[in-house]
Amino acid sequence: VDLSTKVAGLSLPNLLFNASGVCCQTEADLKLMIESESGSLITKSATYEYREGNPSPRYLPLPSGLGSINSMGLPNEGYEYYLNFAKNYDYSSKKPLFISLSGLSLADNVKMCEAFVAADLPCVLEVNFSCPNVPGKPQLGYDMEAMENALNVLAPLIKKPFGVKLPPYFDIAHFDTAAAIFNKFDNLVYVTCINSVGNGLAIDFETESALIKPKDGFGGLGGLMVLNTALANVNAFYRRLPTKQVIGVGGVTSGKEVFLHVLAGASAVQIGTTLKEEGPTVFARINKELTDIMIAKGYKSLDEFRGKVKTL
Ligand SMILES: C=Cc1c(C(=O)O)[nH]c(=O)[nH]c1=O
Repeated sequence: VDLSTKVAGLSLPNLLFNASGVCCQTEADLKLMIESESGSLITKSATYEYREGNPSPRYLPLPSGLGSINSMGLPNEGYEYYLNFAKNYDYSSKKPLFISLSGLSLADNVKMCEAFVAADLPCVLEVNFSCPNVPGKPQLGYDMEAMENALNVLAPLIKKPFGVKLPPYFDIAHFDTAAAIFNKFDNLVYVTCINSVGNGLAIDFETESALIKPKDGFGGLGGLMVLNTALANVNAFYRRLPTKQVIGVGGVTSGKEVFLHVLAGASAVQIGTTLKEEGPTVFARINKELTDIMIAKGYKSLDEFRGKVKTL
């Protein structure tokens, strides 16, 4: 079976890669991604300056085994680190490189995009509108007017095909409004759904304490428990963005959830919590599981079932 796919005009040998933020902050992390069986890789969202991020504990898998909670606080090496990585990347390799940018202001996003545009590299830029963990910084993804204003500035500046990372939406009117905005920008060629489900609270029964330190224990939720919200967001935007693609992320623990993301409309699928907990060998495991599922169901390529979820 053929697990290859195309995103933003680039060919991925298989549809799997890391969720931004996991296994991608340092060159050592990114090297592990390059050496893994992933089909691509994306960097940790970059800010203009280096950031330490929030105090630890700031990430934990949940005792239930159903997911994770994180309030990392955008720790990253600063955008020039990732620009340098992108300048030195081997673009003759079979894995395309995606770069995530999450400026703390539109001005910072402009400065970072200008630097990447000036470098004129084959990597794909992704603007993150959905970091839920920077105290005092509301998510742009939940401010439709601000998101449109940002795209009015960034889309013409980036010029080449680019993507955006979105928070989960929960109201049909929000899918409609957000999609109407995205359809105004021809070079916005894909959306990545979903970022973590913002500001959950994990409490330990024995200690009667929040699990993580930042923000009184409030943090983004990931893992199996967000699968059905992720599938809904993938399918909602797949239906509303006929000329664009959707990258699915959220709840992938096995080939089965990858299959469901593709059925919902995903062109590629990212792994976060399960990659964090299992390590980069997860890509070989899940590629094999998806292959076995496709053989069992008689599918030879992803195109045969992408977006083909049935309704009753
Ligand atoms: C970029 C910051 C993000 C973070 C973070 O660095 O806290 N966590 C997430 O779950 N999603 C994000 O987008």
